[in-house]
Amino acid sequence: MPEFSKMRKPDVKIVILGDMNVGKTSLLHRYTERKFKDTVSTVGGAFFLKQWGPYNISIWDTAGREQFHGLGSMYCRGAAAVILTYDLTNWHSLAELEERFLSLTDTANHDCIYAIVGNKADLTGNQAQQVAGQDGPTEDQGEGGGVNPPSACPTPPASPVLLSRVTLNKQVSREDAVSLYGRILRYKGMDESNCLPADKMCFETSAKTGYNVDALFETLFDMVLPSILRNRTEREQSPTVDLEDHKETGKRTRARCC
Ligand SMILES: Nc1nc2c(ncn2[C@@H]2O[C@H](COP(=O)(O)OP(=O)(O)OP(=O)(O)O)[C@@H](O)[C@H]2O)c(=O)[nH]1
Ligand SMILES: [Mg+2]
Repeated sequence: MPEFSKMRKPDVKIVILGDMNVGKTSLLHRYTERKFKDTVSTVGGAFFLKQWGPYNISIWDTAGREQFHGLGSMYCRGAAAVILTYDLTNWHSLAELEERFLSLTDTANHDCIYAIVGNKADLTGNQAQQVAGQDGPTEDQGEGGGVNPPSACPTPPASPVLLSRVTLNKQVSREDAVSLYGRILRYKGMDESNCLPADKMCFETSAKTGYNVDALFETLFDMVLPSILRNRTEREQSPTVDLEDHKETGKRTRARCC
C-alpha cells in the first residue's frame, strides 16, 4: 500500500492534464486509495503528496473543463513530469491534448518528461482480455453521490462477440499515441534521440480495474528522481541570502540616502 505523507515540502511536481471525463481524478483515486469510486468534475485543481523513498512528490490533478483552462499553465509551472491523459474510446480527447493542453506545458521545466496515457482500457478489446484473467485490485466503490458515477455495469466475461464489439470502442491506437509523443518532442524542440523512447512513455490504463495504474505512476516517480537530485545540488550550490539575518557582521552598514 503506497505511503502518503501528510505535509512536507515536495521535492518535485507531477501534473496530470487532459480533457474532462477522461479519468484523471479516477486514476489518482485508484493509485492513492486503491479504489474506483464516484467522482465529481474537478474544479480548479487538487494535489496529492506521495513519499517515494526519501523524496516527496506532489501530484497535481487538474480540471479538464474549458472554463478552468487558464489555470493549467499555473499548475504546470516547474513541473518535472506531465501526464497527458485521453480516453481510449474518444478520439477527440486525444486531439484535445495537442490542440488545447500542450501549450499549457510551456511553463514546465525545460527537462520535463511527458507521458501519454490512454485511460478506460477496460472498455476496449485488449483490456477485456486482461479483466477476464485480471488479478489486479478491483474493489469498486459504487456508493457516493458524485455526478460522475463510475460506469456501474459489471465487466461482462470477454466473449468473442463482445471482444469484437468492445474492440470497436477503441478509437485511439497505440500508433496514434506514439506519433503524438513524437510531435510533442518536436514542439518542445527536443531531440528524440536524447529523449525517453515513445514505447516507455505511452501507457494504456484502466482506473476501473487498476490495469497499469501503479506502473504508470511508479515509472514516472523513478524517472523524475534525477530532476530531484539536480534541484537539490543547485540549491546547495547557490545558497540563498537570508535577508532576515540581522546578525551584526562586524562591519556596520548603514542605509544611505543618495
Ligand atoms: N470504464 C471506465 N470508466 C472510467 C475510468 N476512469 C474514469 N472513468 C469514469 O469516467 C468519468 C469521469 O472520470 P473522472 O475521473 O471524473 O474524469 P476527469 O478527467 O477527472 O474529469 P474532470 O475532472 O472533469 O476533468 C466517471 O464516470 C468515471 O467513473 C476507467 O478507467 N474505465
Ligand atoms: Mg477530475
